[in-house]
Amino acid sequence: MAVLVLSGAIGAGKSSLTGLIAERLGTEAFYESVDDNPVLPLFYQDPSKYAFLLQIYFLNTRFHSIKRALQADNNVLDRSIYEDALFFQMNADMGRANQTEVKIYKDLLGNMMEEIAGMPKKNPDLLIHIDVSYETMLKRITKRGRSYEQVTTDPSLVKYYHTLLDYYEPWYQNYNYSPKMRIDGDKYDFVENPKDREIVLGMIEEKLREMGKL
Ligand SMILES: Nc1ncnc2c1ncn2[C@@H]1O[C@H](COP(=O)(O)OP(=O)(O)O)[C@@H](O)[C@H]1O
Ligand SMILES: Nc1nc2c(ncn2[C@H]2C[C@H](O)[C@@H](COP(=O)(O)O)O2)c(=O)[nH]1
Repeated sequence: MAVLVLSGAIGAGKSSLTGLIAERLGTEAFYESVDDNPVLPLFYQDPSKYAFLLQIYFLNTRFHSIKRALQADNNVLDRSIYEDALFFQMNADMGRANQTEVKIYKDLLGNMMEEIAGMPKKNPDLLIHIDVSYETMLKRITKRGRSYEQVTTDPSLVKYYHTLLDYYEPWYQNYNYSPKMRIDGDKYDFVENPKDREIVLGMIEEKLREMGKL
């Protein structure tokens, strides 16, 4: 079997699809710590003060997860270390990190990636990227209901979410750690519609079969 990593914007459906894949393929699911993340609500209150600290928190947990996931060949991660720099670069570009923080971050990430490159299994087997439009992203963020993520609580998040989506396309194009595939998260309601769920899981299984991993 394989190590799968999911990617996509906030609310794209990564955790939901991770659970469905784990159930279907009998793999272990790795979820990011969100509700027990002590820095996340602070970041949304004061992004400039907490952008660096939050990134170090996520980077550390993502490093831990990918190391564990790559040790066994039957895992699925709802977001991975490969997306970490996307978030920090965006926040740094928005002026939420200073040059020293950017340098420390890049050095630390570089060290961690070297560690991963030295492991017996160096890369995931497949990246599954969920594309969503701004409208879908917002609908799902509203549905999930975390107060600090709501644009009604903080209207400046409208720009933040649009900018995040803009950073994803080049990130996906440049991602080259493994084969990759895209799922249209606007088209397929794999959470509430069983037919759509079958189509999406079928596409993933087909890709794995093509790769000789299923
Ligand atoms: N394809 C989908 N169709 C309908 N609802 C979805 C879909 N994907 C996710 N959701 C809902 O949107 C919210 C966010 O999904 P989640 O899986 O937590 O996203 P992510 O992990 O990418 O942030 C949840 O309430 C989930 O039930
Ligand atoms: N500044 C950063 N924020 C991040 C990062 N990874 C996730 N997040 C935020 C975005 C959401 O509010 C929340 C959970 O993300 P989901 O996509 O799982 O809903 O955490 C990051 O690296 N930097």
